[in-house]
Amino acid sequence: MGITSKIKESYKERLSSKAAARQRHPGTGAERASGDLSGIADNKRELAFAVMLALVGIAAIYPAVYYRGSSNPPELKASRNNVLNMKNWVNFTLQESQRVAHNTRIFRFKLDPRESLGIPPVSHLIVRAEVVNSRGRQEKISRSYVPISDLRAAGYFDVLIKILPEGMMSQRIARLNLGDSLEMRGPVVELQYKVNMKKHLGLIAGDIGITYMLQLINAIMSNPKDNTQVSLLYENESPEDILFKEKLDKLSQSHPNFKVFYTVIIAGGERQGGQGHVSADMIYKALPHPSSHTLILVSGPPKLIDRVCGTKDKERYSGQVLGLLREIGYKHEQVRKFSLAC
Ligand SMILES: Cc1cc2nc3c(=O)[nH]c(=O)nc-3n(C[C@H](O)[C@H](O)[C@H](O)COP(=O)(O)OP(=O)(O)OC[C@H]3O[C@@H](n4cnc5c(N)ncnc54)[C@H](O)[C@@H]3O)c2cc1C
Repeated sequence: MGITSKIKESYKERLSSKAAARQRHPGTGAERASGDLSGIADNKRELAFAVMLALVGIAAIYPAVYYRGSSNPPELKASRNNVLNMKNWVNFTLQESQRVAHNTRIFRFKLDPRESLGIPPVSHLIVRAEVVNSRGRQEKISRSYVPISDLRAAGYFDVLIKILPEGMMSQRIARLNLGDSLEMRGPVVELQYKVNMKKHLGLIAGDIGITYMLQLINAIMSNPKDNTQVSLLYENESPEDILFKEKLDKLSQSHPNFKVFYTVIIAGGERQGGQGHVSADMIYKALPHPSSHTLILVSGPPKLIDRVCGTKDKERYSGQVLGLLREIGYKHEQVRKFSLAC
């Protein structure tokens, strides 16, 4: 029996044993319903408390200052103080840059100390700069990048950029000095994430595709009201290429609702996690199975997207589900693709 048939068989068994369990315990649905009602009561108390806090804050502290999203961070709308907008290019000054891998750096851009980027997860920015093209001519080009810092953080935001040897924009950014500025606009919202919109999210990332996933993981893990289970399967070329490993490991230790699994194509000395490209078996073991309560997000270079779920079709949003996810039985509405194509 092939891996796909085994997966399907085992999945069917799980479904039928769950159905049998529901018949044995008919009270389960009612129990769930009463749990939901107590949640509403909690929400009301929290709402009253939040209104009281807001009034005290407005009257006593700075009328013009608010900490956007402090009560419900991931439901932020686009920035209310127009730090960014889609119509106009805004200049942001480079404040700091830090090497995170041999070809990857985090660039920190300055905001007003009381401002935060305030864009909603899951979104990216567009950066524009003048470069000298291959014909030696000055040209304005634009590229997309995903902010990875806490979207509510005041005074700055970070983007992670892989510096390509021949990359026009990444080389241009790598040559920026502290105090130089770059034009940006956005946000481009790729997924309208809503707190607790699904019980379990399965994230598959490859290489710098981790940027989108980190943005979402940060938003979920920093919001005590968000109970979403998150499982991440992260593929890299070698152990040295795994970005944010320490941060991801710490998050998984401190948050029971977050699990991370790594796989590397070229295994190093100390082997941890899986070896090889993301496979159907890894997905089946690490991520939530197809259901209306789950959503799988796939983020990475086009080759990974292709293998895992089929090319992203720009015209039809995420497009058809193909590849490994189709083999396992995920349907169109259970999968979203984030291609970091150039
Ligand atoms: C929605 C979206 C979000 C993105 N987010 C990020 C992000 O957060 N961080 C980030 O670093 N990039 C991100 N990218 C990629 C980024 O927009 C640029 O495409 C990338 O920085 C290369 O641009 P460049 O001008 O430096 O290279 P270009 O001059 O456009 O390309 C130079 C050469 O390098 C090749 N190349 C391009 N990308 C890669 C790669 N990843 N690996 C190997 N070869 C490559 C190209 O095929 C080309 O031959 C994102 C892309 C999209 C579409």
